[in-house]
Amino acid sequence: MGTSANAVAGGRGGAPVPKDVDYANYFCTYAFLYHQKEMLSDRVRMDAYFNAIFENKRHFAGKTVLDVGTGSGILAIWSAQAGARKVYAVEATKMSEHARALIKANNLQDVVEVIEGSMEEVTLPERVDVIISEWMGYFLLRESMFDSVIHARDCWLKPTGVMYPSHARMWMAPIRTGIVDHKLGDYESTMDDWHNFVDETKTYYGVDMGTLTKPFSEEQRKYYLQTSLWNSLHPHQVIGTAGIIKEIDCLTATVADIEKVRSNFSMSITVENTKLCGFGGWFDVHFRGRSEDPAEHEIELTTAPSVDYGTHWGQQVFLLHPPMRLNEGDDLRVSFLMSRSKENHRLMEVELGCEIHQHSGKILAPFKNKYYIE
Ligand SMILES: C[S@@+](CC[C@H](N)C(=O)[O-])C[C@H]1O[C@@H](n2cnc3c(N)ncnc32)[C@H](O)[C@@H]1O
Repeated sequence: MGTSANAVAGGRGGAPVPKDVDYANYFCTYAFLYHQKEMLSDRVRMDAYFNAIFENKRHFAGKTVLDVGTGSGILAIWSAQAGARKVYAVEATKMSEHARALIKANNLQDVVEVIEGSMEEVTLPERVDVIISEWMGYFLLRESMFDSVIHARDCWLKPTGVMYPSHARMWMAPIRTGIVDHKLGDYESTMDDWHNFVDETKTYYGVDMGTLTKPFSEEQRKYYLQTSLWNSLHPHQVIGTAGIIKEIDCLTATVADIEKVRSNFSMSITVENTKLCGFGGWFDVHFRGRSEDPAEHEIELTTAPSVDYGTHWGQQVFLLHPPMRLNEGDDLRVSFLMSRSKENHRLMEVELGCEIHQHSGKILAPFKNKYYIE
């Protein structure tokens, strides 16, 4: 547990990495326009935020808004165009300079104030009516940016204020995918290559490397078999009902609620004679306002498998080695734990246990796998 004065705030689960390391590993990519453009080109994401703001102008007109992690400034610009009286646009990286230029070019410099700095260190002159932020990482919580939004909310949101988005959910479903065989093949050929290397090193250089076979195999297993994969799943690859892992109310959630996500849920196979190759994870967020001050038009942003409406988040795939033959009506009872990596609080580790209750009544031997979201 890092307590160094130079450590980043939040991330109490995994060790907070020093600020300069966090900048090098995490923030620096956001300082590039090409990265911001990738997010700005995600139509599903853009439409959801655009509609959430402009179909709920009442929440913005004449109000004060804080945009946590403004990036290019897009959400701050829309908030101002929707009639906000004042928008504080906080950005940790030098992207703040591009945001400032963009805001001026759109003639909104009298409403939007860009503040370069980390949200945890910034002081605002007043509390705000709305906090808006696009903080979601892969499988919702990778990047741990929601910690910064929680911090902003606790320091700067008025007691009557609203969060945009207001709610978030994590989902998981059983899937089939050909990648499972490729990854096992890649791992096996890497190990074949290693064994040749050990033989040759002994023959030509007189050193036996065999003692490193186990750690090499563990390293490669982690890389090929245990690291979750970004994938754009087709809905046909989902072979059962999806289970909700976690629901988050952005107005009340605490860092303690999200630094460890523990959940038990069930999923049912809905396809006859199929192959369970792993699990797909995704999230959605909702813009509902708050119960005393609800949105006029509730908007949903979903990253579920879709033919036409894929997002840059895609889905996270957790492969199962070896895959299992299952049938319609089989029940998967999952115990799920996601925690932050000990080395870097922005990365995640997942323990996924599963007991399968077959339609016939037979219960298969349970399995428990460890995965890394890197
Ligand atoms: C996912 S991007 C979203 C950018 C922009 N709001 C958008 O929707 O296109 C997140 C941005 O938040 C910034 N950010 C993350 N954590 C922050 C923090 N604690 N303080 C200030 N900015 C932060 C990042 O540098 C990045 O530009």
